[in-house]
Amino acid sequence: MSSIDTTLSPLFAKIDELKPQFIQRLTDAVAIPSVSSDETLRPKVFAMADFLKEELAKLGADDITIKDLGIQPPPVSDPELPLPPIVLSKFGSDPNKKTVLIYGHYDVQPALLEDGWASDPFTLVEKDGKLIGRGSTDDKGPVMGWLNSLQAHKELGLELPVNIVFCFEGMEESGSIGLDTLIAQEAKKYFKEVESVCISDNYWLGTKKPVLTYGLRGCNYYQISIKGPGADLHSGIFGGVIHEPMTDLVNVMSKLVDINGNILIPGVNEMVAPVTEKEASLYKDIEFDVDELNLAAGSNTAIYQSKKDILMHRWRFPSLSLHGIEGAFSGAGAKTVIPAKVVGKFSIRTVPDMDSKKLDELVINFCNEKFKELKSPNQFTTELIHDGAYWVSDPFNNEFTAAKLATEKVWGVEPDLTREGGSIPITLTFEKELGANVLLLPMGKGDDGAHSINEKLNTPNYIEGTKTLSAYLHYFGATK
Ligand SMILES: NCC(=O)N[C@@H](Cc1c[nH]cn1)C(=O)O
Ligand SMILES: [Zn+2]
Ligand SMILES: [Zn+2]
Repeated sequence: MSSIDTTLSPLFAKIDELKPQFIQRLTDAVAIPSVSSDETLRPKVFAMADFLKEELAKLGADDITIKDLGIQPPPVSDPELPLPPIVLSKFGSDPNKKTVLIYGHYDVQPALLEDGWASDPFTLVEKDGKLIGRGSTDDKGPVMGWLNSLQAHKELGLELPVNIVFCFEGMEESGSIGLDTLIAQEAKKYFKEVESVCISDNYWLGTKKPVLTYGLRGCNYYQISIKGPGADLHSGIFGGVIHEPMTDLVNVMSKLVDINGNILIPGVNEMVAPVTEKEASLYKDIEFDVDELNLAAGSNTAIYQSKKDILMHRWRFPSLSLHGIEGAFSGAGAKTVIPAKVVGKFSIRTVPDMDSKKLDELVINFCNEKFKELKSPNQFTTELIHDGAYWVSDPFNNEFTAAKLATEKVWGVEPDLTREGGSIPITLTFEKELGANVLLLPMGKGDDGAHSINEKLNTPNYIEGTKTLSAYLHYFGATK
């Protein structure tokens, strides 16, 4: 038995023993509806930061620093809306050990019972081996996983194999506003010793095999606002005699993307890096098929049927999704209203070599042009709400080697190397500002339903995931 194996055996046994406490920790975290995109819930995002602060203190942190980010910039309804703080913390400062920065986010996507959840989204329910609740997999489960690991070390009296610097943010689901600046400011201060970054905030590709992730798409999120009459109107009185904002909006939004997912804005696809032969050959060895996609989607509505096409369109081509319309009638029944002001939301997932600023220009000019063609007298604006860069790295370094060993140790299988269709806006900033390698080490499965109804994290993924994160620290700490 190697010395790491000798250490990991009791550590894993401790993690198994503490399982009820770990589930309670996640239950407490999920109970705080820290939805960053809902201005009315901003106090709950702050409450979640307090919760983390208390947990870190109980675990014996050497330092906890709460960084205030000031007021959220427009577009926002409340001009005084405070940004949630960045929670920084340190465990250990041994100059003979590596220092790993662990990033996670404590905000979540919105969730309402009436969206179709089988149970209250903010009450964690354990059913059929699944921990169901908003944030269970994205990203409260993995964040609690790191805290669980610290607790297991502490209770065993086991020394941490690396120094840890935590960086937890509360705006990831809303563009990570303020975090880029903070990282740049702290690169030579709080983050001075950091030589490696680990993020657990994505998912296995499918449901059977763990993965290590070396790429993410970026995300530019836009809104189109159209304002017409002074108030919502009766469609029997005004229908057919005024220009309706909603009709204009639906018209413009329908020009952005076709039903096969092709982006129709000229110049966007032209920015995408060509597929090389080497890259085209990578897809064949990855375990995934269309059935897994259908299962995760809960429908047979895939545009592509081959593994390679699906993965390429998820990982290395851009996509444009239409998300919603603020101000539109969306209740049950048949209200005969003409909404006075509507705001359409859509985003573009970006990939190498797209230029974010050029993309904004192309999108805004295209929307203006399409609206002009309507010859409507309504007021029209298109603006960027937030953006986050794509990221692709080389998965052959000490971090990925250690993560492979950790995964094999816990799951008994070699992980696939994958990219991810989603975004973690801050990843590239960590890499650039800290000059550090970044590893994405996911905990949950591809069918967890992040951002969807009935989001879940399988209980074994939570517990074995806590072991994987712990083992990673030990294997990485032992690299020369
Ligand atoms: N788990 C990562 C994640 O869900 N990231 C979000 C980030 C985002 C970007 N704009 C809004 N949210 C994602 O949607 O990929
Ligand atoms: Zn998310
Ligand atoms: Zn996330």
